This record gives sequence, structure tokens and C-alpha cells, in this order.
Amino acid sequence: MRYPAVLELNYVPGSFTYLEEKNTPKRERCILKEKYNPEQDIFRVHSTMFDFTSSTEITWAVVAVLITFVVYYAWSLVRPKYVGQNIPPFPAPKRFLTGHLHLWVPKQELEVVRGMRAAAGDIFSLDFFGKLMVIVNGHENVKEICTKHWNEAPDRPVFVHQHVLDEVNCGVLNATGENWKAQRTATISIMRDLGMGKSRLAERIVEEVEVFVNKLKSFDAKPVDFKLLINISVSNVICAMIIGKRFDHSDPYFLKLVKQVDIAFTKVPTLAIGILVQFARYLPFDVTGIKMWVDSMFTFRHEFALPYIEASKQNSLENESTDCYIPAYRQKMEQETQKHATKFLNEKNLSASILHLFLGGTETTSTTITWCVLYCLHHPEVQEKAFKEINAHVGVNRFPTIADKPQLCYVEAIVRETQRMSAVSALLPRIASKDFEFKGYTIPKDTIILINTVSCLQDAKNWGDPEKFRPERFLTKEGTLHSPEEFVPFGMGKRTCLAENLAKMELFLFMAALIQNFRFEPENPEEMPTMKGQIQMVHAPVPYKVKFVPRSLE
Ligand code: HEM
Repeated sequence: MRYPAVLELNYVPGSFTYLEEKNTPKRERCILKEKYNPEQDIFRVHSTMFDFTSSTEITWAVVAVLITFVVYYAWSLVRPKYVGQNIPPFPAPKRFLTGHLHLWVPKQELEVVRGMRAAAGDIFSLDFFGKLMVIVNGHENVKEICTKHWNEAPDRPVFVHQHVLDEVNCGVLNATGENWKAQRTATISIMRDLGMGKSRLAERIVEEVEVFVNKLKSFDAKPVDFKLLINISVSNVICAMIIGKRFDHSDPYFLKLVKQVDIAFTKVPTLAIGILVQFARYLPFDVTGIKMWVDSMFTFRHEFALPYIEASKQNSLENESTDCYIPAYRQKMEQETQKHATKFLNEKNLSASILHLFLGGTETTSTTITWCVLYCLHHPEVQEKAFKEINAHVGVNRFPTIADKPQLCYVEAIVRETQRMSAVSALLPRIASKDFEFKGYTIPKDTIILINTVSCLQDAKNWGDPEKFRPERFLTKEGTLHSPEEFVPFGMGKRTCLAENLAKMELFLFMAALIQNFRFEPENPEEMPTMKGQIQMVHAPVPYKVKFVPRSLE
């Protein structure tokens, strides 16, 4: 039973101690509202009394306790755990609960980071719903976090899709600890055996380049957005590596697959949402794009990775050639079993790694090529100089090969300058595995760390005129190639790109063939496409059209 009542108590100001109760014993009272009357020095208490024998009241009491626990638990999840610690400074005041989310979404992350760095210095903090993110800028700091502090922040944080797809600690990109070591060692070893960085794989790339160039010729110099075409071509290079076959450019199955990988990149929610605001996946109507993003990866797994693993399993390993990733990985699984070693190599990791090789190997490469054509479009003199170099050393009657690379230094310098300017993999995420000290600050365990490679690739103190597209900066006086230490498009430390050699080969072969075969011209010379980028999973140019005018017509 409940007895509404008003109690009058004497009250000592400042102490909140009730001296006297006129009506009921204190233990039966639940205070709802209190008001102090200074004139009478009386504290009026509106209270409710419970009869604790009533089952309804017991239910309510239990509900109240449960609600208290839920609220406390929710608060403990979002409450800033860094308070009182010597963390790097905030660049701006944070808002209640959402922290700095309003500064990050939906603006351009790279510009936001640049502005914040100017306000708060090279190492600064951001708060998202009470969770801490520290952004590290400047070559020396980046180098230190990737090498000296490797043990304290070795892994990438868990993205929302890994929970949904049940892929936490799976596949070479997302694995952690010993599992990551096993996946990385196996994948590098297989790729080496397949000829990564060597002529065998280079020949397959040249075959793909040839198909791509002929496809572009078929447009008869009409303006074209070639992003999908280049995606198909570089996806075919990865397919050759993973399943040992390529697909026709018009194959509907393959087109769907390429589209899924494209969605996985272009529809990616901002890093902050993907990592820090994981509850966003429960919001209705897919407001953040997370559901579409996760769906694309699910489709890829079920329509490509799993069926090809199943198909490979139909063959016994003795009969199957291991000249592609899936059977070669299965063979390593078998070796682990025979050695009774810890079973890190398994089908779940294999399926995830297939997706990661596609994710890591397609959009990064194709986006760099779209940037490179865009820069050349804005700099016709660079195109001409490169064409002359190719004409002098290779001619126009055969495609450039990897053996021509030492003679085509200017072409390679264009590729490097593109990678420097475009910073395709701009922000590299890590998570602190323990509390550690970094440059006089405390980085608490579980802090998300964003490594800003743009700050290495484009700092004026390292490059002088970083905003200028100037391939010559990668050439010595003698015309040979050199790379400053700050040139880190593939990352730094133990977690760097595991296919750097393959990527370099692809970029060189595609660009050399494009410059050899075409002059790039704008759709409308009065209105050149913007060189501003947009950050998705990678930093990509805004879609644009270009005319590929065959040099053979000149
Ligand atoms: C222009 C092309 C490419 C660029 C700019 C690029 C850049 C990068 C960067 C910056 C990282 C992360 C480093 C870090 O977190 O510290 C990375 C990791 C990775 N890349 Fe690449 N990459 C390219 C091509 C490729 C290709 C062709 C493949 C596969 C065939 C690939 C597969 C991977 C994988 C699997 C990882 C994760 C490695 C690990 O966590 O151990 N990438 N890449």
C-alpha cells in the first residue's frame, strides 16, 4: 500500500541531516521531493511510504533496482574513463554525451583533422560518447607509435561489421596477436610463392592491362568515368591470385561482386561511427549506411569466398595445383594439422582473408590510378614528358613490362608523387592494448589511435611545397629515383601493407601503359574536374569524366 504524505522535518542548513521526524520512521519513507523554507527553517518533504509486504510494491522495488542497474551500466559504458588522466589536449570543447561527434560528422575528416592539429598540436584527443580517440600527426610521432610503441598498440580496433559478421579477430586485416602473426606469415609466404613482385605475376598484370587499354580505346575518345572499369581490372588481378582465373568485363556475376566490394568501400560509415558508435547499427532506416555496408561484405562472403573454398575442397590437395591462394592456404592448414600445431589456419580465417585481400587490394590500387590520371589531366606537360620517356625506352609497339621499370624513372616518379599527394590510405586506426606513456601524455588502454599519414606525406617542413604536383621531387640530379623517409603510403612498422610489391607493380604497369597509349584530355577544358578528394574507406577523387585520346590517332 502507498500512503501519500507530507512530512515536516527540522533541518540543519548545509548538513542535510534530519534532526526530527514528526510522522513516520525513516526506514519506511521514500522521499520524492524536498523543499527548504529558510524563513521557518523548515524542510518540507513530500514523500511516499511503502508497505513492504505488498507484492505490487515489491515488484516496483525490484523494477526500480533493475532500472538503477541498467542506468548505471549504460552510464559506465559511456562515461569517460580517461577523466583525471594526463591525456593529449582536446582541440575544442566537447558536448554532453556525444563529445566531439558534431565536429567530425558529416564534414571532411582530413580537413577537420588539419584544423584540429593547428588548434591543439601534433597529438590531440577527441571524445565520442565518452570513448577516447587520439590522433597522431607528424612523421617523428607516427614513426614512434608504429615502431617504438608497437607492442602497446599493435592491432586495429574492432569495426562494427566484425560483430555483425562474427569476424572479430579473423582474417589478416583484423586478426590480433598470435592469430594475426599466423595469418600474415601464411599470406606473405603464399604471395611470394605466387610470384608477387616477380615477373610471373607481372605477366598476368600486363595481360589485364592490355584488356583494359583496348576497352578504353573502344570509347573512341568520348568522355568516360573509368572507375568501374579500373575496379574490374584490378579485381581480376586479385582473382588471378586467389582463385587462379580472371573474368570477362561483362560477366554479370563478376560485375555484381565488384559492385559489392565497391559498396564496402564507398558506403563505409565514417571511421568514428564504424569504430566508436557501434550502436548506430541498431538505428532504424539504416541512417548511417552501416547495414548496406555490412550487407555488401556478407554477400561477398556467401557468393565468392565460401563457394570457391567449397569448390577447392572437392579436390584432394595432392591433385590440386597450389598456384593460387585458396588451395595454397588449405595446404598450409593441412601442414599445421600434421604438425599438431595451434590451429590458427582455418576456414573462417581463410574466408575473412579472401575478403581482406579484395578490400585491401582493389579500391586502394584503382583509386590511386584514378588520382594519377586526374593529376596528369591537370598537368599536360607531365604527361608529355612521361610519354617521351616511354617512347624513347619502350616505343609504342609493345606494352611496357616490369623489366622496363629501371629505365622509366619519370613514370615511377609520377606514381610516387600521386601517392604522396592523394594519401589514399590517410588515417590508419589502432587500439591501445594497455596504458602507456607517449610524448609526455598518458594513452589509456582501449584508446583508439588514428595515425595520420597525410601529416607525413604532406608536411611543408619535409616537402617544401607539398601542395604542388611535382614528380621531380622523387628524382635525384642524375635522374635516378629516391624516396624520402616521410614517404609512407603503405604505412610503417610491422602492420604495413603486405602486398606493397604487388601494388607498386600494378601502379607502374597500368600507368605506363595508359600514358603510352593515350593523351588524357578533360571533358570540358573550361571546367576542369576538382582535385579535392572525399574520404570513404580510402581518400578518393570526386567522380569525374576524362577523354582517353589514342596516341595512335595523332
Ligand atoms: C596502391 C595500393 C595500396 C595501398 C596504398 C595500400 C596501403 C596499405 C596501408 C596504408 C595499409 C595499412 C598499414 C597500417 O595499418 O599500418 C595496408 C594494409 C594492408 N594491405 Fe595494402 N595497400 C595497397 C595495395 C594492396 C594490395 C594490392 C593488397 C592485396 C593484394 C593489399 C592488402 C593489404 C592487407 C591484407 C593489409 C593488412 C596487413 C596487416 O594488417 O597485416 N594492399 N595497405
